[in-house]
Amino acid sequence: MEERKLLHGFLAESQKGLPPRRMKDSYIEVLLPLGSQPELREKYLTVQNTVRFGRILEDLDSLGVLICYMHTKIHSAKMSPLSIVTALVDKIDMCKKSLSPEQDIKFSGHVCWVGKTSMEVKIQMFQLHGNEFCPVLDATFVMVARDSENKGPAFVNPLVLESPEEEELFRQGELNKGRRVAFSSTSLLKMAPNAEERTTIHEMFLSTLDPKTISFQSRVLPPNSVWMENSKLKSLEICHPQERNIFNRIFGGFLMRKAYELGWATACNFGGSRPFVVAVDDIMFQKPVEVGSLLFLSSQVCFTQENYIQVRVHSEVASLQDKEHMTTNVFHFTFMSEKEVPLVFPRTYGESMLYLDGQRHFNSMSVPVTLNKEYLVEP
Ligand SMILES: CCCCCCCCCC(=O)SCCNC(=O)CCNC(=O)[C@H](O)C(C)(C)COP(=O)(O)OP(=O)(O)OC[C@H]1O[C@@H](n2cnc3c(N)ncnc32)[C@H](O)[C@@H]1OP(=O)(O)O
Repeated sequence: MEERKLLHGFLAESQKGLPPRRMKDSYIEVLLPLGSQPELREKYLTVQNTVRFGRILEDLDSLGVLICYMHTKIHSAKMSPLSIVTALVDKIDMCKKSLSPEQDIKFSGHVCWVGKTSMEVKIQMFQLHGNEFCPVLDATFVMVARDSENKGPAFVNPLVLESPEEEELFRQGELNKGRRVAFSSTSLLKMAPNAEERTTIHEMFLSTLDPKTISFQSRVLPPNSVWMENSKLKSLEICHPQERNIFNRIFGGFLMRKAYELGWATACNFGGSRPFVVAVDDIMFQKPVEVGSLLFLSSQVCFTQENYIQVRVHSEVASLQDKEHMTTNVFHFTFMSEKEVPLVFPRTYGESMLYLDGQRHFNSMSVPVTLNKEYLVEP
């Protein structure tokens, strides 16, 4: 950190003072040689002989940061004066049920939109199938540039667009920003549910009333259903220095892996069969996690439909000295189970809001996977 203080002089005072960059300046391809270097496999292997998605989340996060460093590279400086942090995993869509731990994986990505201090990065992942790399995953991240000590915002290089395709990608970035603002302004933490959602919740409530008693209090679970509170799983992590990033905070990829694995276990426990991740969306990194913190993860199923399970993982930190908990992230994962899963019923008003929020996240998934021809069945 002492060394990084010296880099302040390289920070630009305005965005105009920075040279524009092309999308191809940040374009990168990286190979994860699982097929050709078997000694790598152990770290990525699940017991079902597939690839651990939590490890892929870590790689995507690191790669997103690396791409942003390429976009903002100062050729005359040995080290970047910027601290680049993950602000948001906008979405990750899977187009394959599971990945083979015995075939090479290729990642490619670049910056596709910039604001003043933020950058949207798109990453694609491919896996070798015969002689061809086939698409398996699409991810969109938002990274934010901070000063050398990660204390305040820092400008990033503007982007020049060189083709109609690049203009379309940039336009999509603008639309994504607008969509995020709209999604957040209608958040159930700020506004009441809409008329259709209110009807959904009231009908669910009515279907849990005991017909034998004329009372709003006696609640009975309908057949093939589970109370939301009974779907919960919790875990605790001690954030050891091993998990720190280059800015001496806990690595975002580690937080995602831990949250994902708890979410997966929640979906597995709930659905009674092995779930596959279909989509990840809207993971907002609200606060950095300090080394040495206690990380409390709390996961629950908040919405289901046919084979789909929508899981929400809430993460909070507390220091060892200070018992006050602070929310750092909320993670949303959509899983698909091998068989149809029970319905999940909210019992309280708060749980009803979780249900509606889960439904909103589920509905924002690009295409239900069963309708997506690209979603190949496991080879
Ligand atoms: C070399 C390769 C290997 C490197 C591997 C190391 C990887 C290291 C990466 C990490 O692990 S980072 C750790 C996980 N992330 C964090 O801990 C970040 C925690 N969150 C924060 O510190 C703040 O919430 C954050 C800096 C992201 C935003 O702070 P503010 O809300 O005060 O920011 P501000 O309001 O000044 O907005 C700054 C920009 O961020 C944008 N922004 C903020 N929150 C956002 C959000 N949620 N979604 C999209 N954009 C967002 C905002 O629009 C704006 O963009 P523009 O300047 O371009 O207009």
